[in-house]
Amino acid sequence: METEVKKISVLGSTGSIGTQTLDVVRRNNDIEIVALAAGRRIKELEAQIREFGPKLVSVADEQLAKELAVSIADLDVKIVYGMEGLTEAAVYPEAQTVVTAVVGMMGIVPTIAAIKAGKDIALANKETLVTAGHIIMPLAKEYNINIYPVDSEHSAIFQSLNGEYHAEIDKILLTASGGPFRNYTKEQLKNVKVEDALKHPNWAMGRKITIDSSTMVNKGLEVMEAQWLFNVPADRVQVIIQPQSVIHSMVQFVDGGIMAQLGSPDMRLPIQYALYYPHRKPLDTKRLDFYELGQITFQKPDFDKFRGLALAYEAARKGGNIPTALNAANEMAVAMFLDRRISYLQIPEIIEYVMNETHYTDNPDVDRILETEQTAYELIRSRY
Ligand SMILES: NC(=O)C1=CN([C@@H]2O[C@H](COP(=O)(O)OP(=O)(O)OC[C@H]3O[C@@H](n4cnc5c(N)ncnc54)[C@H](OP(=O)(O)O)[C@@H]3O)[C@@H](O)[C@H]2O)C=CC1
Ligand SMILES: CC(=O)[C@@H](O)[C@H](O)COP(=O)(O)O
Ligand SMILES: [Mn+2]
Repeated sequence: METEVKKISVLGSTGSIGTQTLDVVRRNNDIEIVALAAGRRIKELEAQIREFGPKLVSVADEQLAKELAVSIADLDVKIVYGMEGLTEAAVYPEAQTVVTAVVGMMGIVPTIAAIKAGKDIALANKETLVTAGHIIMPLAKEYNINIYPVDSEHSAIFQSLNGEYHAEIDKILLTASGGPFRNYTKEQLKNVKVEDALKHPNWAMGRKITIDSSTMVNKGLEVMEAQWLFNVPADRVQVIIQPQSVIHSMVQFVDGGIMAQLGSPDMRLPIQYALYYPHRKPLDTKRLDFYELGQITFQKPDFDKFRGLALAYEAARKGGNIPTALNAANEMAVAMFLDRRISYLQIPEIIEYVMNETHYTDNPDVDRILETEQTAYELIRSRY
C-alpha cells in the first residue's frame, strides 16, 4: 500500500521549533516540505533548501533574498521576502498544513491568510492567538480547518481532551517550570542579567520565549492561548508550577477526575502529534524513568514576584485590544532587555505602563490590533 504524503509549509524554519519540525520530517518518509520561510539566517536556510527541496522560500527582506538567490543559483526555487513573502509561503497552493513557528505578532497576517486558503494550522506561534484569537478561532470554524496546538502545554491539554466532552471540563491545569528564578526573592530579581535569564532549567528554545519563561509572561500568554484554543475562560485556567517539566498540563473534569499528559521535555513530540493527529508515530524521545525521577513536585506561582503573570490574567479579563497591548509591550521590552537597554524588572513595568495607557477597543479587527501594537511601541519609545 502506498503511504499518503502530507505536504507542509514551515514558517520560521530556522528557529527552535522550525528546526525541530524539520527533524520530525527527516525521521519520517511521508511528509514533504513545499515552502519554507525564515528571517535572517540564510546560511541555515540554504542548507535546509538543499536537504528538503522546497519549491518556495521566503526571507526577511529583499537584500537577503538577493544574497540567497546567488547562493542557490543552481536550484529551481522561487525566492520571496517580507510579510508578502511570508504570506505567500503560508498560502502555497500545495501545502495542506502550515506550521506557524515564527516568533511574535508577525504571525497574525500569514496565519489568517493560511486559514482562508483552507490550510490546517500546526500552531506554535502563541502571540497570534493571544492578540487575534477572537478572529482566528471563528475563522477556523468558518473555513472548516483544524488548529493543532504545538505549544507543549496546549498539546498536553489537547491530548487530555481526547474523547471527552467540552461541557464536562471543570478547569485546565496549566503547568509551568517556574523558570530559572522560581526561588529568587524580589530583591534578587533586580539584578538579573541577560545570561541568567537565558538559562532555562528544562527547555532549549528561542531567546524571546526563554526570557518570557523566566518572567512567567510565557505562562500568561499560554493562559490566553488556552482560553482561545479550548474555549475555557482564563479564570478556569489555573497555573501550577511543576519544576521538573514532565507533566505538560492537565484537565480536571466535573467529576473531579484529572487527565494529564507526561513525557520528557522534547518539543518533537507535540510537533509530530500535531502533524500526524490522531495517530502517534514512533519517536526516539528519552523515556521518563519514574524510579530515576523520584518525585514530581508542585508550587503555587507567586503573582507578586511574577507580576507579568498577574498582568496577563488582567489582560485576559479585560479582553479587546488589551492582550495586544500586553503582548506588544512584552515583545519590545524583551528585545530591549536582550539589547541590555533596560533592566529585568523593567519588563513587567513596561507591560503595565502600556496596558494602562492603551485606549480600550472591543473586538478589534486586524488593523486595530496592528495599530495598538504600533501605539505600544511609540509609548515605550517616548518613555524609555
Ligand atoms: N522553542 C520552543 O520550544 C517553543 C516555542 N513556542 C513558540 O513558537 C514560536 C517560535 O519560537 P522559537 O522557535 O523558540 O523562536 P526562534 O527565535 O528560535 O525562531 C523564530 C523563527 O522566526 C523567524 N523569523 C524572525 N523574523 C522573521 C521575519 N521577519 N520573517 C520571517 N521569519 C522570521 C526566525 O528566522 P531567522 O532565525 O532566520 O532570523 C526563526 O526561524 C514562538 O511564538 C514561541 O512562543 C512555543 C512552545 C515552545
Ligand atoms: C516548551 C514549551 O512549551 C514552552 O512554552 C515551555 O512551556 C516554557 O517553559 P515554562 O513553563 O518555563 O514557561
Ligand atoms: Mn509552552
